[in-house]
Amino acid sequence: MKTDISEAKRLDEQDPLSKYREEFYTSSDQIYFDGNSLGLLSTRAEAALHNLLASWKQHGIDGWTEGEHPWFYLSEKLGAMTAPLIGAHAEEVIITGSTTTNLHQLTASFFHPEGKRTKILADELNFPSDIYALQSQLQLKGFDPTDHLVKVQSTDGNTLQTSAIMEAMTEEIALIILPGVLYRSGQILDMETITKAAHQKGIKIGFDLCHSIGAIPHQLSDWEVDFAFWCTYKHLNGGPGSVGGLYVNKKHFSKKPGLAGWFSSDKAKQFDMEHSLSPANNAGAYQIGTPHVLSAAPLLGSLEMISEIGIEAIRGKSLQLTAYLMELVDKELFEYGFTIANPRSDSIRGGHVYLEHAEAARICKALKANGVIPDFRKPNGIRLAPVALYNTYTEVWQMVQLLKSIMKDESYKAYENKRGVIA
Ligand SMILES: Cc1ncc(COP(=O)(O)O)c(C=O)c1O
Ligand SMILES: Nc1ccccc1C(=O)C[C@H](N)C(=O)O
Repeated sequence: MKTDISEAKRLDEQDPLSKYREEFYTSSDQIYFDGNSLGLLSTRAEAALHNLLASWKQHGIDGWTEGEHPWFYLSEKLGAMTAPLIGAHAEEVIITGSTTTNLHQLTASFFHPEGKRTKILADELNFPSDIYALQSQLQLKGFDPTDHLVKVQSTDGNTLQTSAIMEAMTEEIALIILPGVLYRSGQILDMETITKAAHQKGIKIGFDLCHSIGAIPHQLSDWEVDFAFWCTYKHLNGGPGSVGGLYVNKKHFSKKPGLAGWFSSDKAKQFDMEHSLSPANNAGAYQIGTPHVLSAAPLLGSLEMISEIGIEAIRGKSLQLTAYLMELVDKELFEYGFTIANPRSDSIRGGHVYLEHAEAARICKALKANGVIPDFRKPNGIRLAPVALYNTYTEVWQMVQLLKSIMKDESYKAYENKRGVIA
């Protein structure tokens, strides 16, 4: 592969998704590689939000049942739009809550400690919010999280071995929660194999799809995953704090939600105002209260775009972008002490590249000062997400050139090697 800009230009010219970049608010003096933390705004998402605001203006209370997108059915509609991204049936998916509140709901619903089976299995690399939620769920049931939350250990600090996960599935484990894609290294876990092993041992399993949904295809129904949950502000471009989502396999539909509220109800009965709940016979049963309509609205536009393109095409370009980035790092930055710490293989590499460097925090600051937006993750990682919908190969090339010059002239040394508030 050539390392000059002509190769990047050639790849951009051949890119079948290049036209979608025009639908996003990008800036000519900025290269945004942080779509794995917060995706960019598209004009479709913006229009969808304005549209729902207009329905409030026009219909007032009747907006719940009237207008183009009646609010009463919006969570189900967005769930159906999301289902193909994760290989689920429409009724198995609902857009509701947030990653962490959905994890609380699903743990409250699926963690049934009995006899010797009283522990939850997670991993030592997961995002802290998931761990906090599991600790508090254990405490609520009277268990001490220090011995009841078992964490699969990583041998290299970045990835998890399927064999280690399987070995940790003892007779004491009642529930497993793992990420689909790890937030730092971007490793994709073998969700199918892990689910099969869990079920063989009588353990229920759920996945956090924050970093995988919209980045890679899933087949949750075929894999018989019990449940999953995610945010929509990363690869689904729903905006800061956009409403999260969850999936529950239909074999569990007859169950009552652990945390009930009137939006858990069968919609036909909800306004009967009875004091005994008749839960919806679909994933909607795991909703609690009134949907956050305006924070879900942008998803109507962004999911429409993603459905139009299809997750396979998104994954195809994403793999090419990250492969190109890694190849340039290998060839252009080998003398500057970077380690590519994400898995290299296509089958287990998620949507972002993770570079490790002892000076990562201040290298990120130097990149930002020069118009490139990565993010820093403790202890020494630089995450770079070239996103299929709006990033270009030329941007990847430019970013690597900038990184090279920052390293060569040591301009990163002008900054303190400490993280900022967020990254
Ligand atoms: C894996 C993972 N879980 C949970 C969260 C956060 O959850 P919430 O959307 O509830 O803030 C994030 C990112 O913020 C994440 O990356
Ligand atoms: N929700 C946020 C709010 C503020 C700043 C960042 C986030 C993130 O989502 C971080 C992301 N989960 C991560 O993988 O680092």
